[in-house]
Amino acid sequence: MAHDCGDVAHGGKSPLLPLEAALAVYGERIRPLAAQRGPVHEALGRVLAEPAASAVDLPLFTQSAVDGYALRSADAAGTLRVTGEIAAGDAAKLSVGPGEALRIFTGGAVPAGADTVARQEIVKREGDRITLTEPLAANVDIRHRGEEVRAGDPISPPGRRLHSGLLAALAMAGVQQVATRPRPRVAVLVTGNEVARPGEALAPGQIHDANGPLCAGWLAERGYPLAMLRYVPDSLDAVTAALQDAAAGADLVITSGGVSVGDHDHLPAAAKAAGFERVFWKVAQKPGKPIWYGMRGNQPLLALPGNPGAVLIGLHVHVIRALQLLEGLDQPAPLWREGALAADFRADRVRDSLLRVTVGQDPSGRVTLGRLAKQDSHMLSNLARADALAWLPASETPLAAGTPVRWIAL
Ligand SMILES: Nc1nc2c(c(=O)[nH]1)N[C@H]1C(S)=C(S)[C@@H](COP(=O)(O)OP(=O)(O)OC[C@H]3O[C@@H](n4cnc5c(N)ncnc54)[C@H](O)[C@@H]3O)O[C@H]1N2
Ligand code: MOO
Repeated sequence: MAHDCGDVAHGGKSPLLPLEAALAVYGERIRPLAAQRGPVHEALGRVLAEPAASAVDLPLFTQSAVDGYALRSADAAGTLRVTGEIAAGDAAKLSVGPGEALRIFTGGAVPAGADTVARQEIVKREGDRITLTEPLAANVDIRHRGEEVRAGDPISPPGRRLHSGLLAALAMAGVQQVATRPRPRVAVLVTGNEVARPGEALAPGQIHDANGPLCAGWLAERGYPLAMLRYVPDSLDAVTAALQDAAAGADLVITSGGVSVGDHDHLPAAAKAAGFERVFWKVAQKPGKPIWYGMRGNQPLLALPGNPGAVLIGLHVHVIRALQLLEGLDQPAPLWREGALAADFRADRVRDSLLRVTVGQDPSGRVTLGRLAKQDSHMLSNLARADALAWLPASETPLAAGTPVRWIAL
């Protein structure tokens, strides 16, 4: 079902789609990309498509946790003869008999016959004889085979991103091949006759491009491959052709500009001509209200309003969710936290506000969110000081300082 939204605040026919509902819609529409199987060491940053289980017991064999001597606890009170040495990496060939000990190093396999390890700090050695300076029980400083994990035990459910730590946990567990979802390839179209490319001299009426660097940089920061970055003039044919090219080589398409109601706003018609089915248009959020979302098969198109502040919100709140759904992440962003407004705020009556804020703490340790000046959707100059985006609900009455609201780090 398409969510056909007008704008009650501007005399439209139906209410804007609430932001909460818009975020829920992505999950109903977007399916994960097909999984690919490959070596675990090449899967950093990708999302697991299947559960991963340990191939081995961990520890792999019973081993010493310290540098010291392996012996029989029953002999610990007497003098012992050192009959050999076991280092980490040595195959287990030696054994310990009555009255004997083996020099052993951290990670060395505990030999047959021994049931405990004396760390060298409690051992006095003279030639090949040792005595212990304190009593020693069985099973001291030993890591037992399988005490952490048994072969077949789960290491990770599907839907987790393989960060370096999880990758290492899988490698340790002898997992060599994993099924993961590829990182979605993203095409970015920056529309508008007025937009000069980075480095280009401005003709009269032109402006410097913010949205190209914003989208390309944001994707690069998160490791998503940029399949295309193209500047497109304001014509229905040009935007349609660019959308077709973009869709041919990417898993997700982002556009900026031309999505409002002016005579030069071609995005909705071009998207339709390029085969995208509209899911919603216009969300009760500020900035970024005219955001248009559609699908072509399983390819999302997020057409963001041209104002750079609207693109910023579009990326952090909407695009991130679409990307993570394509990756099959178990908890797609944004993952909101809670903080308290540092000062009163005059909310919009109809649209929720997504504000750039500083993050602080009050004396009780509660997170506080301080509103920055210059929040309009055509402004970005406060970003050097912004820590986070706060989601403030629409309200007829001002929101008082201390009101709990949601936020995400920028
Ligand atoms: N009659 C109405 N007009 C507008 C409405 C409305 O409801 N009724 N909504 C306003 C809102 S809210 C927004 S947001 C904008 C969105 O408009 P578009 O998506 O069509 O975007 P453009 O008109 O193409 O651009 C808006 C603004 O941003 C500048 N821009 C565009 N691209 C870039 C870029 N790459 N780098 C920097 N700046 C860019 C552009 O020059 C415009 O100033 O519509 C309102 N209008
Ligand atoms: O929706 Mo728009 O408030 O100018 O970004």
